[in-house]
Amino acid sequence: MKLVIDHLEKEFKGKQVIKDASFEFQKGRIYGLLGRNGAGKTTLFNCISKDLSYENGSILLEKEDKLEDYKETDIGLVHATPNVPDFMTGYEFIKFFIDMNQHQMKNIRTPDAYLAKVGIKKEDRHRLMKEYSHGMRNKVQMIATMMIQPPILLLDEPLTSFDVVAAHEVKELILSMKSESVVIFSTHILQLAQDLCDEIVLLHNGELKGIPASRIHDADFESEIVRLLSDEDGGSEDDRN
Ligand SMILES: Nc1ncnc2c1ncn2[C@@H]1O[C@H](COP(=O)(O)OP(=O)(O)OP(=O)(O)O)[C@@H](O)[C@H]1O
Repeated sequence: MKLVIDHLEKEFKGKQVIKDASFEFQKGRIYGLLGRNGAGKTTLFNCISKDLSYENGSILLEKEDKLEDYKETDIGLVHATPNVPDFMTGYEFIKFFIDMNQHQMKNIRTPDAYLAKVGIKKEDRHRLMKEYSHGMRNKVQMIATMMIQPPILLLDEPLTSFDVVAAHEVKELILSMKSESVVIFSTHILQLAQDLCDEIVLLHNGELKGIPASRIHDADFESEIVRLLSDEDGGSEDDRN
């Protein structure tokens, strides 16, 4: 299975953010999406998840050599800012998520088992999520998305709010997803991309460009990425204001 992005174009009010992006993301590999602030990484994820429409190009799944459209439920998107209901406890939310999605889940476990997997302690599981820290909310959002094992898993800047132990657990969780899913995560942490990825993809000047896996551990990798992302064609700074 592959996620095939072909000549994608996306603009906001006449400003073209994604210009002519093409790339094939394969199942069984973890991709790290790198780009400057405002390069369009979140926008790309929102186009893939169908939360945003786009002007030109296509995003399709290739299964058994056939390109086809996919359902929104095929995509698991974990946002950088956690979006979980304040009025539920972590336990209630995970239980509700299991009830809603059990038809597409394999090896269903108990809410406690899922919450334990991301290190939500027993004494916190029955507290309202409005009292959770940012990192705890992020963990609940992440496990809720990952336990469904969606064919395409998109993680927008994961791990940034996690403590070292949780970051290690979540890295293991991401690695465990790759045999069944296409996994793409955006990050500004080059070390994380080097640790976890099979391939790095740059989103720069509106286009996607793969960096060969064999280059990831080269001594001059960081300076090469900096050089590639420094080459501007009109500026990629966030200029919403
Ligand atoms: N709803 C919107 N309306 C107008 N412009 C937008 C909107 N969303 C994003 N943009 C613009 O699109 C560009 C890409 O934004 P996006 O959030 O996708 O970048 P990013 O690569 O995720 O950035 P960062 O690394 O800083 O999180 C920016 O110039 C931003 O100002």
